[in-house]
Amino acid sequence: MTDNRFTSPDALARQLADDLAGKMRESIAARGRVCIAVSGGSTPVRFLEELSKRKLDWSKVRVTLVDERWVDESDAASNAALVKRHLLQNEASQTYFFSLKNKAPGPVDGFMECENGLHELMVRLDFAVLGMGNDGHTASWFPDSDALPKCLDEGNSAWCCPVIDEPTGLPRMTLTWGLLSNCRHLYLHFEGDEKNRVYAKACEEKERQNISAMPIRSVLYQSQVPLSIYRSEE
Ligand SMILES: O=C1O[C@H](COP(=O)(O)O)[C@@H](O)[C@H](O)[C@H]1O
Repeated sequence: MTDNRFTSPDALARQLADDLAGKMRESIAARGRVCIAVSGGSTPVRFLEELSKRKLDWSKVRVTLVDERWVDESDAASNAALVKRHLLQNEASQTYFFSLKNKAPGPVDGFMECENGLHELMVRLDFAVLGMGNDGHTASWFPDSDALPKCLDEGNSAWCCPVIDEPTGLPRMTLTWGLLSNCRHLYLHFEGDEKNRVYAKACEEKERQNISAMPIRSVLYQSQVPLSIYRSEE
């Protein structure tokens, strides 16, 4: 695990965009394509805008989300709308985007279509940039939620999982550890005092085994995928 600390969110966004773009170019050179998943919420905006300006063969890139709220793109809570607004512009304006949300009335009904689409269109996930909530969730893996065991189960072959008991009451679709554990590299991006305190709590030695209290620990204390943390004080 590498821990990259920054004093400003802007410097972090530029460096994370440079580093991920470098890995994406390598993947394209080696395999002719690259598939990435990015997070929603408020933190990734600057990073997504920086990444959209990096020069690489964006026609060989496929993008999806780590998780999505089951809302239309006209809703302010839509992560797809966020990606379209902040990443699919500049150099990346023509890049293929796979939405985790489909036309089904909810994520349970929409699961099979999402699962099949991920297999068919994302093929293999190379890189994912995760975020972290103040409650220690990452993706839509919420503390002590009904869906959590399925999301984290190594034996669960599904790449996505519906989540209907999350704290804000918005049903969601999330990628699973079953998929993320096969990435080539994971990135964890967070900013600010509060998130740094959450991270310090997640790292407390005596609590490390308590994954369901802080699901971010499942990513921090695994050895399957290299993890790079990008965090800033501000
Ligand atoms: O609900 C979510 O929260 C986390 C963190 O979001 P932030 O707004 O605090 O940056 C995010 O990683 C996840 O993708 C999102 O759906």
